[in-house]
Amino acid sequence: MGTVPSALKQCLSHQHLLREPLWIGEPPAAAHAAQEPQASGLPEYIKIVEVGPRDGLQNEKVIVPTDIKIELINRLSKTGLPVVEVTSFVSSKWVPQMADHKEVMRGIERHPGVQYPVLTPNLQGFHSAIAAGATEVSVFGAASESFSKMNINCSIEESIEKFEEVAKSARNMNIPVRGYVSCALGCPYEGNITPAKVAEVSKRLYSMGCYEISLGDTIGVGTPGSMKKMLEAVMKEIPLSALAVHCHDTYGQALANILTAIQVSHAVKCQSQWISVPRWEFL
Ligand SMILES: CC(C)(COP(=O)([O-])OP(=O)([O-])OC[C@H]1O[C@@H](n2cnc3c(N)ncnc32)[C@H](O)[C@@H]1OP(=O)([O-])[O-])[C@@H](O)C(=O)NCCC(=O)NCCSC(=O)C[C@@](C)(O)CC(=O)[O-]
Repeated sequence: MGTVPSALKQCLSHQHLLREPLWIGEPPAAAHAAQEPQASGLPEYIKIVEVGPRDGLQNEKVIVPTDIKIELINRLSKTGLPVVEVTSFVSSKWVPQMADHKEVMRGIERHPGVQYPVLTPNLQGFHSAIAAGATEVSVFGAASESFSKMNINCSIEESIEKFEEVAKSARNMNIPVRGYVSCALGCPYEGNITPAKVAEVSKRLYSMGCYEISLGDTIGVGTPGSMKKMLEAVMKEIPLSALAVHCHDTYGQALANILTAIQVSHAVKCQSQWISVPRWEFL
């Protein structure tokens, strides 16, 4: 748990998680009524999408050598993780840390049962990724206009057009597409982002064929309260089985926010009897 404050570590200790239904506010009525194992307020299985080789290393000041990246991905592949996000096919002028995407794709060992998605912001990135051997891609949008412009140099509307092109080509090639929505709990330029905007962008990504929507707390400003409100809005538009959260730990809130997301989604699942498995990322 690295730099997580000790109070939070204690709150999230294994025993505590198993014994205590740690509710933020009132749980839905069905959660009260549910029997074991649902009574813990937690699902039996959580899918973890490991994003360190991409989201972690893209922010390193020193560029990590390609062979070290490959070794990291190979080791992660052996841990039982179902998904390891490998790299991104973006401009090396913008993100020099990911400039070795082709070499990394070529160098990694692919383990059966592990998916290796890569980020592709547009058709150019998609074609390069496929040529390098990618079998799953992710498009990455934002719920904030300013962040979209700063990150991928286009408006939300323009980004959706680019993602639709990617999704169409991917569909023709049977390549699964995942969708990110950055700034789901706040933007470095605009501050608060409304849950309605997050839900709107999520719905557009889902409608174009993204099989999973990952809601990013890009700058880690979310709280359990804002996570709950945002998820409630998004869950009105997208099936729970297609939702993931991606929580940065900038202010030490990632684990608390993930726990909230798990509880909220699990309660909804118990209520609706959906057979679904939420996904959670932690960075
Ligand atoms: C999106 C672009 C590429 C648009 O870049 P652009 O400059 O607007 O693109 P353009 O279409 O005007 O083309 C200009 C140049 O970029 C090239 N280009 C065009 N597309 C590509 C491509 N796919 N790969 C490589 N090169 C590309 C293109 O070939 C051309 O090259 P030039 O002729 O000038 O030599 C650029 O803005 C970019 O690379 N941005 C970086 C985005 C990025 O990687 N951000 C970090 C990841 S997102 C994130 O971290 C959030 C997330 C996912 O983790 C979730 C969360 O935390 O919330």
